[in-house]
Amino acid sequence: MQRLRETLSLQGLPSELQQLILTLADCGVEISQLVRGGALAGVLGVADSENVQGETQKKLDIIANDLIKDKLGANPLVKGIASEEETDVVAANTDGQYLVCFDPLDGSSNIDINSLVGTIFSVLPAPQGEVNEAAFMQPGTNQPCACYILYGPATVMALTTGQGTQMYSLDPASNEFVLVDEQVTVPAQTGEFAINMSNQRFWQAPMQDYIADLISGKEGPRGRNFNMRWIAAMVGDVHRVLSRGGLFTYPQDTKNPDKPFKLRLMYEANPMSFLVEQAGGKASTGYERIMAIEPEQIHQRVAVILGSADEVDTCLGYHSKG
Ligand SMILES: O=P(O)(O)OC[C@H]1O[C@](O)(COP(=O)(O)O)[C@@H](O)[C@@H]1O
Ligand SMILES: [Mg+2]
Ligand SMILES: [Mg+2]
Repeated sequence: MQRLRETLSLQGLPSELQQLILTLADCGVEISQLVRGGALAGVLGVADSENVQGETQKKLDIIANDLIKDKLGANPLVKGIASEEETDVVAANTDGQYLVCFDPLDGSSNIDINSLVGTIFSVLPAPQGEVNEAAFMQPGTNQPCACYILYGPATVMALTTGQGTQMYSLDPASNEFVLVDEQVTVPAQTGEFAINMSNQRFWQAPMQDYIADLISGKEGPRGRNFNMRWIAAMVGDVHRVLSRGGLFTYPQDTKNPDKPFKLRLMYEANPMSFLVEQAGGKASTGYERIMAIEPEQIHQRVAVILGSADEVDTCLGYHSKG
């Protein structure tokens, strides 16, 4: 049985990064306990507030955000943070070496139905000088580390430090993460896709055509049947992709003209892309590698197509036509 701290030390990571990852894991352990408590822990339901993106906040969005903010703020290695639930970036410790972007609770609409939710972290190196939005404007390729913690029947953590993707499971007896898969591998081919089908009429032509061909199955141009899954929490859908392959997408749509994309680059798309790529998969907007995007805003949104490499390539083929 190899515990998280042992694996990190075997990977030969800088001790500062090891320390930071243990703090991220610790946040996951505490949020996991709150999620398990459910109604008894008083964490269900909506709060009387909206975040900067105009989304109604759930009580657990705020509780998880405050918990992570406090824990990261208490770690001298953290120079600044950016969160889905914070309007602006927040300065932490002047001498810190890292910036941390996070989605404290991904899949908030699942919390009240006792379904999958998780926390997503992206770590960036802290540049010299002030902590402002500009300091965070680094492409995903700069991430020394990304992880998510999924609060499911078991609490699990997927982690990459650029040496493949590892999966850990939380041991409820010791409250420590234990290594369960030292090299997660996403199969190149798949028969499974994940998309919110209710947005179909709002998609662009390439995605319309791609999905139409998938659902026409054996009789269509793909010559085989595909199955669909949708957890409505990116963290759950990406976990399925890491577990058994698949294609997950949240494409551009015209449902709300002010919001053509749903998922956020800095704390959803980038960390998940890093985890998927390190497991042998691919992650693109349809037109470029997600991790190569030069960000312009902390809350910017992007189209996401990720998962099994061959299937992502097939989908990209529809985008490069004409
Ligand atoms: O409401 P939809 O279209 O199913 O959207 C689900 C998507 O929204 C998200 O829940 C957005 O994340 P938050 O819950 O952190 O706002 C993704 O995890 C998920 O893929
Ligand atoms: Mg989210
Ligand atoms: Mg969230």
